[in-house]
Amino acid sequence: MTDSVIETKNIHKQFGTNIVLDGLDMDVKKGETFAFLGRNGAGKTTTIKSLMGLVKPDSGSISVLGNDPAIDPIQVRSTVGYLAEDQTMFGWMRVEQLIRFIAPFYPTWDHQLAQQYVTQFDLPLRTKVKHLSKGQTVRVGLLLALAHRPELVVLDDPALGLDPIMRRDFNRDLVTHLQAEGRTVLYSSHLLYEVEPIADIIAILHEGKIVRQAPTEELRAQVKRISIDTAAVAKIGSKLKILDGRVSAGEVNLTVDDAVNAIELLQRAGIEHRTVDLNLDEIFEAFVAGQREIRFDFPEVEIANQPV
Ligand SMILES: Nc1ncnc2c1ncn2[C@@H]1O[C@H](COP(=O)(O)OP(=O)(O)OP(=O)(O)O)[C@@H](O)[C@H]1O
Repeated sequence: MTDSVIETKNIHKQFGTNIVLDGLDMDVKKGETFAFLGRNGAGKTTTIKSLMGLVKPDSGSISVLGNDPAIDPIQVRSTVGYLAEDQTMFGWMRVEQLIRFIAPFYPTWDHQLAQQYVTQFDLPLRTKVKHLSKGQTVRVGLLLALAHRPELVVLDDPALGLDPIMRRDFNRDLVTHLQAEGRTVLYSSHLLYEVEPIADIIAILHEGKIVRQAPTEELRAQVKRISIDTAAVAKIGSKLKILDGRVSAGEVNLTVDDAVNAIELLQRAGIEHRTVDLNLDEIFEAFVAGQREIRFDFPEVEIANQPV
């Protein structure tokens, strides 16, 4: 028995000449809050729509709660709580009508729970959906995604368009309602600091693949910036997993993906170094925009060494 709730293997998807997914492997385990991160246009929504059976990959296999969304999309959609990035709801309905309309689609709909969310999310039942604020719209979407008590919740950039206070409240709600109940959550975002407090696992999507997946704490422990003398790089550089390297004023700032090993190597070799902890935004940037080639002829070295 596998404890994977979502499993994809070698997914490829191309729109015309645009290769969006290029061998995507994803494994989300039961009970995890899995943050799926990538830059704008990285392919997060394409992946999520493939999981929901709304986009057909060119190749590869997908299993969501044991079902193949390409074969049985209805089963997947009725068992997953899905909050789409672009929620197109029935604007002319009042919130209460919308809830009554959606409920029968789900055999496991819990009316009492829906009512509880109405109160907790402070939803105006008599207001027409098209007149709701962005924050209220997201909360209605969340109610619809959760009131059938899905085992898996898939949220595609749910905090998009919310102000910082709304986003904080939204994440708090998420923690209260989902993590407390042990649900599995796939949460896509391009804003790392948003998901940092709630994610168990962080996966970074870049150039069609997950380039790094790890528990949040492991990423913090392993991805660090180390400053060493330029001369020392020749001695040790080839032994490190360098994500980004920049020369500045006679020293090199290396962002490495194996800090524990790197620090040990540097200590053993007696090389002086300084280590800086990175926040998750900086870690993300190193993976998706890191400069892997270190250019020692960088003109700033010369400039920095000039007397002022
Ligand atoms: N139906 C489609 N037809 C053609 N191109 C598409 C289609 N859907 C997505 N794309 C393209 O695929 C790429 C990935 O888009 P996608 O929406 O999956 O990215 P994303 O990571 O969710 O981005 P964002 O964070 O901006 O929402 C983009 O270049 C987009 O233009």
